Amino acid sequence: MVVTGMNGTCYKGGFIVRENFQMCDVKNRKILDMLPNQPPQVTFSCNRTTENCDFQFWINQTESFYCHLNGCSFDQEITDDKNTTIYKCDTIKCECVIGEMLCGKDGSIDLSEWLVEEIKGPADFKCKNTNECRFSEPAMNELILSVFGDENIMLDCDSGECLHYTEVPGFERPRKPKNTAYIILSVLVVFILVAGIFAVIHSLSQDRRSQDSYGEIVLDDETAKLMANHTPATLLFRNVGYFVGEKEILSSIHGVVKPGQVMAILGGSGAGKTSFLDILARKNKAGIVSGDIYVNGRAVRDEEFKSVVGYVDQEDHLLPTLTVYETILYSALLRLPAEMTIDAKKYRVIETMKELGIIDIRDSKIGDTGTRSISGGEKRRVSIACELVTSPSILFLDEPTSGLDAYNAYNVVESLVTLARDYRRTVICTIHQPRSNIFALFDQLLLLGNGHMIYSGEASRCQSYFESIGHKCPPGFNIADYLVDLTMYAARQHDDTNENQDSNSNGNVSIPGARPQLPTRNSIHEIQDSQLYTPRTSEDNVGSFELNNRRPRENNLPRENSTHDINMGEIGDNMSDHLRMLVESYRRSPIAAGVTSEIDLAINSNEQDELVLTSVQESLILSSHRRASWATQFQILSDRTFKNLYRNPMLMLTHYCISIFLALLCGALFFKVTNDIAGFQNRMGILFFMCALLGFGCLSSLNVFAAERIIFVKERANGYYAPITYFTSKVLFDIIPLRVVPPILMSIIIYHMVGLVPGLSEFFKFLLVLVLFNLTAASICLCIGIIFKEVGVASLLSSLVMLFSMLFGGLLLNKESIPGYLAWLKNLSFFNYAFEAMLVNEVKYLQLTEEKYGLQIDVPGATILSTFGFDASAYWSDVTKLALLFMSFIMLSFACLQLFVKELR
Ligand SMILES: Nc1ncnc2c1ncn2[C@@H]1O[C@H](COP(=O)(O)OP(=O)(O)OP(=O)(O)O)[C@@H](O)[C@H]1O
Repeated sequence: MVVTGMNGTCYKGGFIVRENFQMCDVKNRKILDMLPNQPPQVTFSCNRTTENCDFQFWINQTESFYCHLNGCSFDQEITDDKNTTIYKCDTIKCECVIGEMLCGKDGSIDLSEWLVEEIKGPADFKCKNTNECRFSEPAMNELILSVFGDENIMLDCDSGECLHYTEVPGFERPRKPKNTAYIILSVLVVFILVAGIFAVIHSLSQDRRSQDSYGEIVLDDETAKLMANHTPATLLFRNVGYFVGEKEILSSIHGVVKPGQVMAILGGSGAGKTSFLDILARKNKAGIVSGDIYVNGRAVRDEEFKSVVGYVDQEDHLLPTLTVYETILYSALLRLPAEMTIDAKKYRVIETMKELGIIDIRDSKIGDTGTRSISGGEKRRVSIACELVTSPSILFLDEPTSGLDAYNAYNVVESLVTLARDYRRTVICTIHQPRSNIFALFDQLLLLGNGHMIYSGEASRCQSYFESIGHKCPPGFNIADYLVDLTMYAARQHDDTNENQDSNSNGNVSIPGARPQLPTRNSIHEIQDSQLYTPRTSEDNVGSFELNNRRPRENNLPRENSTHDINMGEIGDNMSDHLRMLVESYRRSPIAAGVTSEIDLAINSNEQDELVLTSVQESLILSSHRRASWATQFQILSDRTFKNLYRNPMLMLTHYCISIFLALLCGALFFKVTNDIAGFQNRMGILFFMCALLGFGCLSSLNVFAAERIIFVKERANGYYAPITYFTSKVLFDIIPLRVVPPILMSIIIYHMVGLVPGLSEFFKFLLVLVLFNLTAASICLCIGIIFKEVGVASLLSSLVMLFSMLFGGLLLNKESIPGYLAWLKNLSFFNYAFEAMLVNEVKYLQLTEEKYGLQIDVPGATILSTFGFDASAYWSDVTKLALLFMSFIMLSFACLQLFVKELR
């Protein structure tokens, strides 16, 4: 018998398989006449294993006699129009049921003795077309013939045997459909798909130049409007200080820069130029900033301030795959007023390129380390152009001329000066030892020495000022070089003093009787420095470089300045006497007094104005234009990301090639899986391997963001776009080509080669799971890549996440056998959901047959699934969980990007 629900069926074909039963009505007419209203019936059952049959004769549903037949054989003859079954038994033994009809009931005939003594066999039970049967036994036939005129007992039977449907005689196991055509078709589809993708990419990369033709545009009006339409900004700062931990980086810096002016921040390496520029530009600093910064005499909110300034970093962070023109154009498209037409923006880009002398390299790619690209100086100019193109009210530049030759350095500074003077912009830049012709272009100078302000005021007055305090620039010297060297020398005195003190305390120098040391190259240098940078009166011969070892004179501070003493904070102890002297001299100078009173005046006059300002006017202190909407930002960034992707096709190509190659390899290895236990193992193997392959392939997601992290941070800080638009474009253009296409390619090839369950809906359900799985794995890697800046840490963590997820996937560890207190871990495994869903889709309705010792054991796929701890009804719930995981990690990635990936300098 077959257990209920296990595909049992009632076989009525009449031929015995194991044990069958027949229920027959007797048809002999005379017998029926003799027994009116008492229908005679026969039951006949046989057992193939024991080769026995039982014959029972019933009248009016009461058993009259029964026979037991032994040594039976069973046969079947099938012709075109007949199906005959013949059961033949060697012996038969019958007995009456005493007191029943035919056995003496109510004086009726009694066959008891005759049955026992005469009925010996052989007997046979023969049926034609299932129900036309007859039972024959020689003695019984003789009796029937003599009494009723028939040759034997004629019967009309219904037979039945409970079997598994596969045991029904004539059942043939369905053959797996031949799918060679599908295999060829699927491989062809994949190749056409990939060729199509690359053809599109190739054509896109070919026609960019013609689309971006820019020679003809003349839209002066709009550009002129852009340049004119802004509020000129005077930047005032006082008492600006900066501490990192205990270390004082900047101390009490003051100054004023007006619209139309260029301020140069000068100083030696480590003097604090970049730190100060960052503070002025309101960058997020790691340390503690103090002091006041005003725009037009008013304190302005950060957001308002940042919307009207531009900042050019010391290092260039540009997308290597874009051309010079595209890089500047994207900056313009994202940051120029939304009202401006695209053509006007392009025109502005070209103008800027011409100003900076990079028009000739407009079609060159920015390039990366190791690939031939534009030079470092050209990159510098592209970075400047990205900011200059937006023509901000205040422009900050950190070392804009580093890496440039003298000619180009001059051009760059000249274009900054033009921007400032002609369009009333405020420009502030740090600079390393500018040539004298460049120095002459600056309006304001801020000289820093070891974080202290040595000079802040008009650049043209600095030479006479330093002369007045005994530091006359020797004839023929570049004043900028002289001043920087002076600050370095003054700052070094402090270190030397400390060192000497240290060495004296160690007893290394003043050893009595030791030979005096010969002057070395260093000592010659020191003597020269002391001659050049030691304060002296005007009568001293500052121009001659004799090696006469003169000691610094400290008593020649400009006494006349003392009347201008102003409070600019405490001067720290941590500086040399020389540096202290320079700082003190400046503080007492009329220049410093002028700067301070200018600041005070601006602030005070604004305090007066504030009383009459309405809130509407207040927001117009700095007019900033409306920038590109989120939708436009998304469009521009998508275009840029897509360009970046197809210009650097290696990653995409590798993903596609690996997918196709491995799909073909797996297809060959698992070619046409069988419907047995080994086939089940192979199904599990291929599904699990595909998950593992795609899962680990997603580790490349880590690099997708890591490579651009610094660019994103800088662009975000410079207000190029909202993080949401960057994130969305990045996710879309990374995810569709790299995370959706490869599993589709793999599936198309593998599905038919391996011979997974046929059917269009099954194929699409399989594809859905695989794509969702890949998206989930990629989103997890993206999230880790965003949280952890170090690629090594991120890739280690991602690999561990993959491995642990695999462990709970259901193949390596039986889910039922996980200890209860750890069972929740499987709920975190995205491998678990994907693997279960794919397996359920594949084997839920599959009948597996295992042939052992000549026996065919049928195992339903659902049974094996439950043995492995899978839930055969979990397909859609698994798909939902995968989708939820994907969405959750995408949202978490964005939250982390928004909260943590910020500039902190
Ligand atoms: N976050 C920080 N943590 C510790 N020290 C810092 C930090 N930022 C700046 N400094 C220190 O402050 C000093 C000034 O640095 P800064 O980069 O501003 O100098 P710089 O004048 O721009 O130098 P360079 O011309 O070489 O770029 C340096 O000694 C630097 O080490």
